[in-house]
Amino acid sequence: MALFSRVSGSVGLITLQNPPVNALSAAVRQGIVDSVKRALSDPEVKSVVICGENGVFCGGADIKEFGGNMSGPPLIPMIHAIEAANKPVVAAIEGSALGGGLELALGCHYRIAHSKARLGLPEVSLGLLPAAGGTQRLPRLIGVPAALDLITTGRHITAAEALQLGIVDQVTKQSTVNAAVNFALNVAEKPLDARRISTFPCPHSSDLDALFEEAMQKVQKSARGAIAPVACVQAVRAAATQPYNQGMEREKELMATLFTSGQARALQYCFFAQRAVGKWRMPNGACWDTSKPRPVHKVAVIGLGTMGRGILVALAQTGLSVVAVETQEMQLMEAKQAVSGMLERGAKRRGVVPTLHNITYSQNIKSVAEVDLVIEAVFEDMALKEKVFQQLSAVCKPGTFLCTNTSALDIDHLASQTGNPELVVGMHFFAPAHVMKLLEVVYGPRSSPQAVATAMHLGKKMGKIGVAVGNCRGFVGNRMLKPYIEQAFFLLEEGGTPEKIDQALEEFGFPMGVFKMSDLSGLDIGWRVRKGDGLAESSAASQQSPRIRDGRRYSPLGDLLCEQGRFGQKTGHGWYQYDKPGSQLARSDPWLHSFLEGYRAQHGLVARRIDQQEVLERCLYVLINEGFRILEDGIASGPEDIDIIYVFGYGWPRHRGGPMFYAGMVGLAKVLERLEHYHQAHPDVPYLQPCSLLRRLVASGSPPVNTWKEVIKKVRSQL
Ligand SMILES: CCCCCC/C=C/CC(=O)SCCNC(=O)CCNC(=O)[C@H](O)C(C)(C)COP(=O)(O)OP(=O)(O)OC[C@H]1O[C@@H](n2cnc3c(N)ncnc32)[C@H](O)[C@@H]1OP(=O)(O)O
Repeated sequence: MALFSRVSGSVGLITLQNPPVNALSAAVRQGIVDSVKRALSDPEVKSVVICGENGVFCGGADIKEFGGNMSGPPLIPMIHAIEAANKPVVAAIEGSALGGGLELALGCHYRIAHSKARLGLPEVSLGLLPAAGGTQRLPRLIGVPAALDLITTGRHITAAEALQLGIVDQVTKQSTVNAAVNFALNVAEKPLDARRISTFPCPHSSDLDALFEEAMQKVQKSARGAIAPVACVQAVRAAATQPYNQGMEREKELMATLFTSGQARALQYCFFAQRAVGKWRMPNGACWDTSKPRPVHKVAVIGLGTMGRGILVALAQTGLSVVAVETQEMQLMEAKQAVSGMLERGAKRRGVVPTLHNITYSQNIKSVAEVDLVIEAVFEDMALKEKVFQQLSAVCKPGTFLCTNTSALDIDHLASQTGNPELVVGMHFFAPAHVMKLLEVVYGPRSSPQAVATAMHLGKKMGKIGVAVGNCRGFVGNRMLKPYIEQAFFLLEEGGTPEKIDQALEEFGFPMGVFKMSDLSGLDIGWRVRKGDGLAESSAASQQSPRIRDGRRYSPLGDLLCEQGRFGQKTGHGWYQYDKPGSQLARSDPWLHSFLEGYRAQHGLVARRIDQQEVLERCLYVLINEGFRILEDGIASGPEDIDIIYVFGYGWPRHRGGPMFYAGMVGLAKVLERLEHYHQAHPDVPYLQPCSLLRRLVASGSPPVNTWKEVIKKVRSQL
């Protein structure tokens, strides 16, 4: 809806009313159309102000409407009518003016923004383009390079930047509506011809072809198969090269393709999934709206290796007071220097003062006695972590939450080392911890809802997307990664190469394939785990066949590389070779290829041609299958949790929505059929055996992903 009123005698005030972000639903559009008509036909009204209720101008089109039949007045004629009005219309921008919200403002003759407002055209992140004239008006207003930047990245900008670019006419720190009304009174009689952006010529640079060529190359490189950024460039090109009306036609044509695309559906699903994971629920029914976090003022980080340093930086940037403990003097000195550098660089980038003074460094664990929450980030070794938790339990004040940054270890076991297991949760950060957005908050059977709520709240403060998950080996992300990596090893045995397998995964949209990722994180990490599990025995010591463990197929390839000291990037050799230890550019390694040939010959394996489809089906469907098992086990409360973990922590291409959404797009019946096929061919690989939840979903007609929770509830209630 939109409310019309007359203020200051002659200003028609139109207030958008659709909490929480005044999205342009059908009712809001109807309200705007009616109010504009009323303002223009009322002789007492000399000028108009459009604002939003509750300090938010407008969060854009109502994304929830995209899935169904769109009704109500369309946006484009509505905005044209505003621009064509013979009375000045001023947008009063508070909070956000995003997407269709900014396009509405661009249709107004003037824009006044509050200093704290954020503006942007984020449609690209929803798989769309600004199709209510945004791609045609913005370049005419601020020039092609700046418009390309905003439209292809979708980034939100501050009011100050909007003023500098010429998007807004004035920025105020006072009441934006009052400022806009005063402004509207002043411009009431002014001519409007020079204020209609659609009539502006598009400012031209000397070499348009080169400019667009460069822009296209840039988006194609970063988009990894996403189609919206490419369409955005094409639409802006139309603004630069064609008259406004033709440009609008091109915008409409490009939008029509995007609007019904699977990518747009996937990205819009991600938008809502990202918000859904904040509404966490534990199997015992405790959830986000009944469990309140406890205030946290002082935090400690224990262990200042790579992960600890990243966590420390992310914490210090929140403004919290942090005690950083590292018992090794040398490591402490190095960490101090590294953390200061990271904080200074981060502050410079964000144009703020570095928060170095928030941190107190210590070598003594007793200095955490007064903190409200501890994040332990020592080496991934259970015995070491046990000892730290015993010490923490003894030195911390009563009620201190004890969190462990582990990627796989048993949270409940660590909790059992303390006097108050209900205060213990896992906080699984992803490297680099000050950059990566994902945080798995892991609750054990004894973790209290308040501990989960507090860790989730702290994560949010640190700028993370927290996903609450249950306690099992590898939690959600790494548990699903295991069968994925295993399949990649098997594909190598059967004739694949790291290059071909990585290429298939990168063409699918991952930033790097499984072998490059493995080289980056270090082959020795998995080797240590496999040794701990008694899997990576050298064949001489082993009683069993080198390719079988407990009756299951096993590939010792990763172990054999580690035995050669090939740990990946850090040693200069892994699945690829690197110019020197620490280099990042992976090059094909002839040694590896002859090693694979020798290995196959030794084990009587005949190499066959493996195509891209098989790589994707085997690696991705097996990972998805484990995702279904995780849902069945109640480790994740819904498919959204898994998808957000994969998109934000494991490089799953966002325009494919995450593994569980992708399974729905492919068709659950097809995923099931291919898993059955591969399991038949490899009966000694249990991960390929389709999970019963997948079978149940297929049997119940493959319902859409947003209804799976209901099916899962039924399945679980029958167990
Ligand atoms: C052929 C068709 C032609 C159509 C032509 C017109 C096309 C226009 C394209 C668009 O305008 S697409 C939309 C562009 N806008 C956005 O992408 C903005 C999305 N929203 C945000 O970025 C944020 O929500 C915010 C506005 C910055 C506010 O952030 P905040 O952290 O304060 O709140 P949230 O938790 O994110 O959101 C609160 C609540 O509101 C829901 N919501 C937000 N924006 C929209 C929206 N545009 N449509 C529908 N719903 C929206 C969000 O889902 C949350 O809901 P919940 O139920 O409370 O979780």
